[in-house]
Amino acid sequence: MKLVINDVAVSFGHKNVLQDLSMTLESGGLIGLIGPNGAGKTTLIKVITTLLQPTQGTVLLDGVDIGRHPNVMRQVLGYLPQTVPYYPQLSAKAYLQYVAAIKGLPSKRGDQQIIALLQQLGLADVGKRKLAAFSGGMRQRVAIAATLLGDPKVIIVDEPTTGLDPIERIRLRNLLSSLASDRIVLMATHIISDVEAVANDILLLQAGHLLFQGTALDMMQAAKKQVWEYILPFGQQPRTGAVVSGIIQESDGVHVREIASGKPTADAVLIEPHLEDASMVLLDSQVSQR
Ligand SMILES: Nc1ncnc2c1ncn2[C@@H]1O[C@H](COP(=O)(O)OP(=O)(O)OP(=O)(O)O)[C@@H](O)[C@H]1O
Repeated sequence: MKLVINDVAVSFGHKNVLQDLSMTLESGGLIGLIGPNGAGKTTLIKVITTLLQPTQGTVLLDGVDIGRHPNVMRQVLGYLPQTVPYYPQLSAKAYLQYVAAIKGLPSKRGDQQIIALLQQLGLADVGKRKLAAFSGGMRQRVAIAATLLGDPKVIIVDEPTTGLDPIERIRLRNLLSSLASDRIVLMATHIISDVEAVANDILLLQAGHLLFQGTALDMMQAAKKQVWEYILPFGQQPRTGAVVSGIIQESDGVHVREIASGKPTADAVLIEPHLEDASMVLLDSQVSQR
């Protein structure tokens, strides 16, 4: 499957929220969508999920314009929004049966899928319990099961790991990654380590523009020779304006990880960038001006 985004723009009044966005998204590996608050991630997702018509441009799913034919997308879509509906009086199973019916799944097939998904998401023992008794993480897993019902070929998840503990988070990102082998799976997140662990293709948005598309390796390559480490005496802070991606108190002093295009202190040494450093390098235009 292939999703082609062609010169998409979205404006609300005079505010340009997305501008000149062009990209191709394909099945075969998880796509990670990252960017600071307000970058336009959710707006882009709304355009792809046909909840919002772009002000300009087109989105083609396997060659079909989904602006003109939204059902072509809707029939194959599993979408987990940032805020999910919550029905405390329903059991997890009853809620999933309700979603299955809305998705038009025959009840036998729906029930088979519900059993498999409850199992896959570690909810098999609590399927009959009311959602009111669920923790936030358990509720999120039910929402993920609802998203995956009907075996959608395009899966779009907006901040899916919110509220999940580290083990649940890893399980979910692995599940999404395995689903991506023959589906388009797009995951918007603020958690860079999730993207680093499972995304083949990373989209970095800033202020409505696509700043970068490529692999984690490509992104880290872009940050080479811009990440430094140095040690400060205890109690001393990095200088004002320094772009610092990490500070660790060690026995010999304060180890500072700083993004800079030139050597920030006399004893600073270049170190290998992590993906988080790389996103800071790409996002922080101040670095190139220093
Ligand atoms: N309906 C709307 N009317 C006006 N402005 C909007 C509307 N929806 C979004 N925006 C603005 O568009 C910009 C992008 O918002 P969006 O929610 O897409 O960003 P985001 O990258 O998903 O942010 P976050 O990481 O905080 O969820 C923000 O400045 C937001 O205030």
